[in-house]
Amino acid sequence: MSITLPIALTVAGTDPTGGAGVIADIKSFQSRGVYGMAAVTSLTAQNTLGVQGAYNVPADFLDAQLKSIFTDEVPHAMKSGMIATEEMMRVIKKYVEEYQLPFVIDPVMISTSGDNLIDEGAIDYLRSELLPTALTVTPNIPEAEKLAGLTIENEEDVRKAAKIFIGDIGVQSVIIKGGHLKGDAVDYLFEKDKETTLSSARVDTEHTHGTGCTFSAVITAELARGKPLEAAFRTGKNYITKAIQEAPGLGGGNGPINHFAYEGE
Ligand SMILES: Nc1ncnc2c1ncn2[C@@H]1O[C@H](COP(=O)(O)OP(=O)(O)O)[C@@H](O)[C@H]1O
Ligand SMILES: Cc1ncc(COP(=O)(O)O)c(N)n1
Repeated sequence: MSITLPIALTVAGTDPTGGAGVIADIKSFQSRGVYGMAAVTSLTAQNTLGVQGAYNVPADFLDAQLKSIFTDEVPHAMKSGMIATEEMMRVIKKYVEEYQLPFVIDPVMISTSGDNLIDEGAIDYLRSELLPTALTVTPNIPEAEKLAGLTIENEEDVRKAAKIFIGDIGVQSVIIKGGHLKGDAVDYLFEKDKETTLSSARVDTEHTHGTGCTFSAVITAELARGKPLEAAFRTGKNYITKAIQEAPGLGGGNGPINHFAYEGE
């Protein structure tokens, strides 16, 4: 007898310490009852202290990984994380367009430790070609500033950036994460005619390694389960808040969060 199981795919880089990237994504999928698949874009050498090295997978071999996946079993939703080069972005775009599955882009640029994870030259392609293929995009404040081309210091600036994402860049929706602003941790979902704001008390902690990866992975898992975007956003926010509150305190720097902490439906 076959079992029907939601399937989510992550296309991202690896962090060997398991706090960020595909390993965090798979933990997030698993904890939401979703079968996880992963195609790797880059292998990094990193830990809670920083990124010590990165090795980009040749675009042809990313293509080979995605072909192996899609010609055998098509996932119900997909996310991307670190995509260092334009060549890899072109490959990913081809599959999203062909298979038309819900696609969440976490436009990863700089790690929590401050290290660069994308070629500067790939940012234009990301903005003009890849972002419009997504159901939603989840930039943090520095990523939103870079992609929308303005400085974000407050809620009014967040709204201005969202207008650029939807009006000029042509995304269907955008979730701007306020983890890097001051005060409470406030996240904003902007859809064409609707805005949803979710706020949680800021946890006073250094341990936020992999928060962006995990947040977008939980949203992708919920979409794979057939949930609407706003509900997926709510679960993502509740999950990430618990995961930060109950961080295990591993490593000597920005430690990972707790993928076992959230117990909601
Ligand atoms: N110190 C914190 N306390 C509570 N929530 C946080 C904290 N830092 C980040 N978050 C939340 O974690 C998620 C990831 O946010 P952010 O840190 O902005 O992204 P990134 O990890 O991509 O830099 C968001 O939901 C944000 O509100
Ligand atoms: C391979 C990889 N992908 C993404 C991030 C960003 O992590 P964060 O979720 O902390 O922004 C990272 N540090 N490493």
